[in-house]
Amino acid sequence: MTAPRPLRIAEIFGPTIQGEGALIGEATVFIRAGGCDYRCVWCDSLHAVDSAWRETWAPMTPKAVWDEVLRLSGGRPLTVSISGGNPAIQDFAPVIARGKAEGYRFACETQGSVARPWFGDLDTLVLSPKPPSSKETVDWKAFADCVAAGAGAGRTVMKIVIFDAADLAWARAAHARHPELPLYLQPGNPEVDPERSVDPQALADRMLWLVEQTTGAGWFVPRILPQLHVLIWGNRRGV
Ligand SMILES: C[S@@+](CC[C@H](N)C(=O)[O-])C[C@H]1O[C@@H](n2cnc3c(N)ncnc32)[C@H](O)[C@@H]1O
Ligand SMILES: Nc1nc2[nH]cc(C(=O)O)c2c(=O)[nH]1
Ligand code: SF4
Ligand SMILES: [Mg+2]
Repeated sequence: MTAPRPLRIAEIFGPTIQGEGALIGEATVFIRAGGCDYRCVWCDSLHAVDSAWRETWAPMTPKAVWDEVLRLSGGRPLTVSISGGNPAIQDFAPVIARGKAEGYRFACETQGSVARPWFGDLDTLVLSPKPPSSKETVDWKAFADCVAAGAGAGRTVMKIVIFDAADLAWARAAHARHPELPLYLQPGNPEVDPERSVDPQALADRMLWLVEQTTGAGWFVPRILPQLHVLIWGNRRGV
């Protein structure tokens, strides 16, 4: 029997709080997978996307990944969020199986370009299709496949980053395609260089603009949240 290919892991960190979307504020350990099939112009996690960072991604067995989550959490069950990069280009089923057996809960953040059977094992599947400002293009058939793969999950939600009016109009159309998915919007952070500090007032201004444009247009569907971790820690990695 050949050993399964190791996972490529950019970082495992926490416990911190989930800073975005449906699980905001919840104690979380993050597993950040290395590698992505997209390259959004405003990606805040390029160290897990750009192949220039490939040498920093550790090959780890599911057991080694799980041992690190156990170490960080002190063996006390919490929510583990699998993000990236796009974690769906790898097989996280063995990690999820181990963790669930020990009472941990699992969430996954993915753009919805690649469907995986293990989406159905998650407590929360966060699908984050990319609006025009990202310069990526959504394959809605692949996205629907992801929704279907997540049918067994506790819940599936949609989270969309908004930079401008075109993104907001696009988000309305995305919601019309998948009205069954609870919708979360978050303002985009234009300054993602970890060496540079964020401007909290500029982020608040973007949040205010988004709230006004959404409620002002009589669109009361989405929940609108800032990236809480960015307000607290700026662009620092590993938090
Ligand atoms: C870094 S991605 C990793 C998971 C997956 N590749 C995805 O995009 O959903 C995690 C979340 O961060 C969001 N994100 C990335 N860059 C951002 C930025 N500059 N401002 C706000 N949110 C951002 C993504 O849209 C996604 O919802
Ligand atoms: N605290 C915290 N919350 C997050 N929510 C989504 C994140 C991500 O990069 O996937 C993230 C992250 O990196 N840190
Ligand atoms: S899909 Fe996610 S990880 Fe990949 S480039 Fe876009 S924001 Fe970054
Ligand atoms: Mg992030």
